[in-house]
Amino acid sequence: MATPHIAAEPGDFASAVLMPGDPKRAERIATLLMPDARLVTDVRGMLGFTGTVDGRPLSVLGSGMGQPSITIYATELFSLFGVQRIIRVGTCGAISPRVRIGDVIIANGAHTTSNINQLRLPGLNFSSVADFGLTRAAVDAVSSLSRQDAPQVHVGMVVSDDHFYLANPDPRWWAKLARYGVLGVEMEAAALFATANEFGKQALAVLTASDQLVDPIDPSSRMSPEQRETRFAGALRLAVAAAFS
Ligand SMILES: O=P(O)(O)O[C@H]1O[C@H](CO)[C@@H](O)[C@H]1O
Ligand SMILES: O=c1cc[nH]c(=O)[nH]1
Repeated sequence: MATPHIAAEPGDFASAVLMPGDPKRAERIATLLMPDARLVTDVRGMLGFTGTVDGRPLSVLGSGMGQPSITIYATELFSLFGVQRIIRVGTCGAISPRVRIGDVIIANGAHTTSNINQLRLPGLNFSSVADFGLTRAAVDAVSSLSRQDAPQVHVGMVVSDDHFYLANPDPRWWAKLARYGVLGVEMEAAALFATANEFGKQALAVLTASDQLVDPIDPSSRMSPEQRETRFAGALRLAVAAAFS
């Protein structure tokens, strides 16, 4: 039963799905984690794989960039493919001075500059919150990361913006949010959490900081496109722990 965006059949997806924005990262994650990974969809180049990790079924599917895109995929996975939990494995810009490049943020909630959730519930400033059980499982897994390559992990709020390039007339718009304890900026979590709420399912986002808005002194300190695709080992371990919790 293919949809306009996913060419798969019921049963092709596991109940837990990891979702990076980048379909190439989906392929990389599938290859890394699942020796038996098989391609289950590739509509629009949005690659999706299903396989097993130590005998436990898992899927990985790219979400594309932005809240409308992840909403489409999450809606179809939750409503038509029997998916119960989605863990976004993405990158973000650090807006808190506490968060450095390469650190991991377990996002337990997401503000948004978008009105995507107001379109669901007009008149309400919806609070987009991650699933508590998944959050707890990811936090519990932090101690299992090997000391040597363990990233610094932060737990807290992020903001899901509709722009990647600065469009706000105030170039430091995010600084006000940093003062309210917001850790990073990305482009999907708030819509993902709301979509999970809509279907009574579970969602979480585990994000690796790929750049620093606070102190962007040295652009070369940003992750390269290659690093954004590959430097997610710590975040991935936490996401897998949440997926199988
Ligand atoms: O690395 P991913 O998961 O795509 O996440 C971040 O990167 C993209 C922007 O470059 C947006 O999707 C943003 O949320
Ligand atoms: O959405 C994003 C992702 C990474 N870095 C940013 O500044 N924004």
